[in-house]
Amino acid sequence: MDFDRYDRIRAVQWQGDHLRLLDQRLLPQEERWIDCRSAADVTQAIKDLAVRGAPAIGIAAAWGVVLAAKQGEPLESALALLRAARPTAVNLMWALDRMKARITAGADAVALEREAQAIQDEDLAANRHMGELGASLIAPHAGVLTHCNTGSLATAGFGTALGVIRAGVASGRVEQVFAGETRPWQQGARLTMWELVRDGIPAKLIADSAASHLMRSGAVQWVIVGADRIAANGDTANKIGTYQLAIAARHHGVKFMVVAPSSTVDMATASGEDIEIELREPAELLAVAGRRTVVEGAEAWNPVFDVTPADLIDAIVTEKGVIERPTTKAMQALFGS
Ligand SMILES: CSC[C@@H](O)[C@@H](O)C(=O)COP(=O)(O)O
Repeated sequence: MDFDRYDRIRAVQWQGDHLRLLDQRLLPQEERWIDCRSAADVTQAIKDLAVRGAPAIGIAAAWGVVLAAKQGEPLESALALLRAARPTAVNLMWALDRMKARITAGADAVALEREAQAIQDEDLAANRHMGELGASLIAPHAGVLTHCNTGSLATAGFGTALGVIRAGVASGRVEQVFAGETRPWQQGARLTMWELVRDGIPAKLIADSAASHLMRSGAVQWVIVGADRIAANGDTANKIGTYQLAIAARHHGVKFMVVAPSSTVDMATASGEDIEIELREPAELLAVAGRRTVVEGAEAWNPVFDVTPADLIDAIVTEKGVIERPTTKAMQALFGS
């Protein structure tokens, strides 16, 4: 596949002595970059969603460890600080464990820099491979619905679910893309539509609440999403709203695909019951674009992920292979226990 046909957005860029992040809170209105010079800067950028998406969070955190090493900061406290930035995406813990193993083995700042670069490069390669694996499951001329943003912005490049969509468009299997807005942060409206329009991919935004109506119309054959953590039995945590899409998909005979690198698989977590779901500030729901829209005194509940049970998932696509109708046994066969 000709990967160069697609936008080469690189939202996480190592500059040799600092980390540049494309501020995802401001897109698509403004393309502003943030310079991180310490592990604390990177931690803040992850907490504030300036950098977001499970793989991108892990990559940024690895560079945060490199910054700490270069500045002679205590590495144990840098690891702890970064680890606590967000709870649900296991790629964060996975990347930090990988950096920690190198530290324990006596790696210096140069060796840590090489490790962070390897984490970033491997993610891009995984995404390209998953794109082809996932697209091969889709029959020609399909319509697909995606949720949140899983593209170049959320990864080292190309994307997970959006990578499958890109590969599907390139191979003529995907004809029309629908993207849900993804309230309250609007990752679908602000970020996925930005990526799709830049690529010239036929895409229509829908309100999150239009998904079942869309499925009933027959316009989509697949729902394709990413993941923040996949438990050992295949239960999958992803952006809030994913679970209701999976229920609606099964009801309407629409297939449901999860696309994620093996760094998102957490075989130490038996099922979705054990995944911590991040709760964010009610204020994120009570305002739109910084402007209060709900009466003063109103309360809100703002979980930002949910868990889709494995039995609602038709395929989990990773760079190691595809699991159809996931079970613990099939997961163990591919990822070990
Ligand atoms: C390739 S990104 C996969 C997931 O991380 C994505 O679907 C998602 O839920 C992102 O949530 P976010 O809160 O924007 O970090």
